[in-house]
Amino acid sequence: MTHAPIAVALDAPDLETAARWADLVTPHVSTVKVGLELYLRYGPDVIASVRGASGVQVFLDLKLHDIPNTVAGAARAVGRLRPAFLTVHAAGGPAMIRAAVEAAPHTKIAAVTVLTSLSESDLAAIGMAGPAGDAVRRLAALSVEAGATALVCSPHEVAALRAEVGPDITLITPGVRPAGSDTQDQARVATPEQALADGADLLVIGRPITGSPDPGAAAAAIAATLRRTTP
Ligand SMILES: O=c1ccn([C@@H]2O[C@H](COP(=O)(O)O)[C@@H](O)[C@H]2O)c(=O)[nH]1
Repeated sequence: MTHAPIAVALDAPDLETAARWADLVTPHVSTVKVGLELYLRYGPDVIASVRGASGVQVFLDLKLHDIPNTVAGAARAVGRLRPAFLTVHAAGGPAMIRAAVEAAPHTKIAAVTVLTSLSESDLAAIGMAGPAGDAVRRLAALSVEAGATALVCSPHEVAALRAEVGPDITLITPGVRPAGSDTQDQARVATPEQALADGADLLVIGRPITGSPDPGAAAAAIAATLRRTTP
């Protein structure tokens, strides 16, 4: 494992900070993730800035959720930037997911099943009562059927999902916290080692790395833990 299967969430208030974090972590991780905060402030230029000279894989986490025609237009617009992954909300439904898949043929469309910040009581409050795993499986099945080749779920659901979707779908897990670290606003969490052992392909980790005084060292330490625990 040269570069660990980690997408570092560059949730920074400004481009200089994001580019600095990207430079520090790219020797250790496979991917950097651009989310709403950076993209809404800087637009497409942010992708080149964080890709930098290393050419690291970029994950564009915009969580598109609208009618199919609108999502197709948005996916086409950002597909030109050639991100490795682009997120859409699975709850947008099969026609919306298929529209994104068709509009961005060079990008893996990753369907977000149930946000990792939601607990079972949150799910009940939004009319999705029941175990999170049930909703995740339902949304995953319709997403794959609609052509999504990647799924976002929490580490709690990843083993069951892997058993259902097989080896060809990329499973991405946010909600990853090194042992003993603060869970912050994440509700369904596990350690990097556990998420990987349970079948995740890519671990999304933000604040445990970027909140460290030395993000490069924090990324290297998690990467080393994964190397030690991966057969
Ligand atoms: O269900 C989801 C989908 C996306 N995210 C994003 O991942 C990172 C997590 O950051 P941390 O600092 O490690 O909590 C963040 O960018 C979210 O927007 C998610 O957490 N859960």
